[in-house]
Amino acid sequence: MSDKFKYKVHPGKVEGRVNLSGAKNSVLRLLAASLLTDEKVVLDRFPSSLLDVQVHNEMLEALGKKVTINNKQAIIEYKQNTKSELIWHGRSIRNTLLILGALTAKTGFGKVPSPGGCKLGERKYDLHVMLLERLGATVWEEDGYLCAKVDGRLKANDIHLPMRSTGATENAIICGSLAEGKTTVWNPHIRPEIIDLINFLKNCGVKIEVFGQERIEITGIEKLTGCKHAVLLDNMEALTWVIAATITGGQLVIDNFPFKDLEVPIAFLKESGVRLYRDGDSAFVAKGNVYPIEISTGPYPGINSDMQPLFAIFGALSNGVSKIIDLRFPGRYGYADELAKMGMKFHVEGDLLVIEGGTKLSGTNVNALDLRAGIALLLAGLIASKGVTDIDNAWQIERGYDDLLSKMEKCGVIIEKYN
Ligand SMILES: CC(=O)N[C@H]1[C@@H](OP(=O)(O)OP(=O)(O)OC[C@H]2O[C@@H](n3ccc(=O)[nH]c3=O)[C@H](O)[C@@H]2O)O[C@H](CO)[C@@H](O)[C@@H]1O
Ligand SMILES: C=C(OP(=O)(O)O)C(=O)O
Repeated sequence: MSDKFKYKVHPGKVEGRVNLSGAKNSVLRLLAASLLTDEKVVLDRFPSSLLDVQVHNEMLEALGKKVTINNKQAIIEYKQNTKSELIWHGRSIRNTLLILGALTAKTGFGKVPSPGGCKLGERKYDLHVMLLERLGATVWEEDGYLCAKVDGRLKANDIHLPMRSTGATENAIICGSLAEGKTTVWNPHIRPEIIDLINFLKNCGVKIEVFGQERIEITGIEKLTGCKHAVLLDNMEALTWVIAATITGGQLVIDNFPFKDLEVPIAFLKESGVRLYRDGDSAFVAKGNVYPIEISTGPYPGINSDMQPLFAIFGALSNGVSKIIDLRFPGRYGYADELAKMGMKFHVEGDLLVIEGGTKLSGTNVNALDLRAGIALLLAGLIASKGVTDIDNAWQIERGYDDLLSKMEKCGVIIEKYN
């Protein structure tokens, strides 16, 4: 099936038991970091069905790696010397910024397609350029490609991030791993996906020390070894299941629930009626309530920008006014226009999204503008009081949700995929 497929969502209750996959926002970083070594990298809990992962695997192959997938394990091996230029005619991903960092660190030169990813308003990459320059590289753009070059190895330096950028923190860590000397990243974004990247690189022999939200120190080495690593469990997926079960009135067990990674979002949801209990490593979502929410997004441990469309569905269902402000990607509310086609009432005041909840949602034809917009529409389709919901551009959802339809089916919900 091409990337042009749609989803037909039938209303239903999400209940039973579900297992989480490896996280998109972690595995992509690990795949980029695998370019730093010629030795074998084995990634367990590999979310192989993700479309962004499939694009990334092809990019690695184009750069000279051999990628073998066995069910939920990926083996990335040396096939030939890593190429420096990623000539690419397909869809790009945000991760090309990290591929650029890894190629420059490993080969002294990198050329990658301009970054893709969700269209969330302005997504600058000036911090990525700044950090490469701080490490001694020259960076330029040519014909839709981003290039960087350094004489010899990157040279360690202090990197001051003016904001807690996820991608810039990750790129600085990746580049610092092969740089000469000790790189210090000030004001980094410390979040579970970044700790996962750090653990991976430590397993490959790099010395990295984390001093809380103040700084990260990376002592570069000349050669990384390979390693075997299990990808971080997807906390976005975990939150999606909690909200799916609650709004549909189902009871759900979520195994290996990342309680620690989701403390703040779960605290907000519990205050708004979610009933979530811990049973060992599993979470049990009981029948709960849905009360209005008021949230703002921000760096970890706060509510991630990616989560806010899920909170919006919660607000849409509750009786009352809910308010969302996205401080990471101001105005990331395109999905609200699509939800309005299903009956949600909202308005935007400056950077604030105001949802007047409690109106009945009806199934109709809607468009997944990006990944999290798409999953919000899917959840809306599950609670639509009449009709089915047809989602155009459903491929956006499969960029980030591994085996979603089969998991939904096991939880009693039918979503058809068609061209
Ligand atoms: C693949 C992945 O993990 N993507 C996540 C990553 O995106 P991403 O790494 O792109 O997001 P950043 O944390 O870097 O962005 C945070 C803010 O910094 C700004 N900025 C960023 C880089 C830069 O060079 N200049 C600049 O001004 C951005 O426009 C944004 O306003 O973190 C975001 C939240 O932090 C999440 O929503 C994305 O899902
Ligand atoms: C915004 C996202 O991803 P990306 O940075 O890959 O576009 C996301 O995962 O919601």
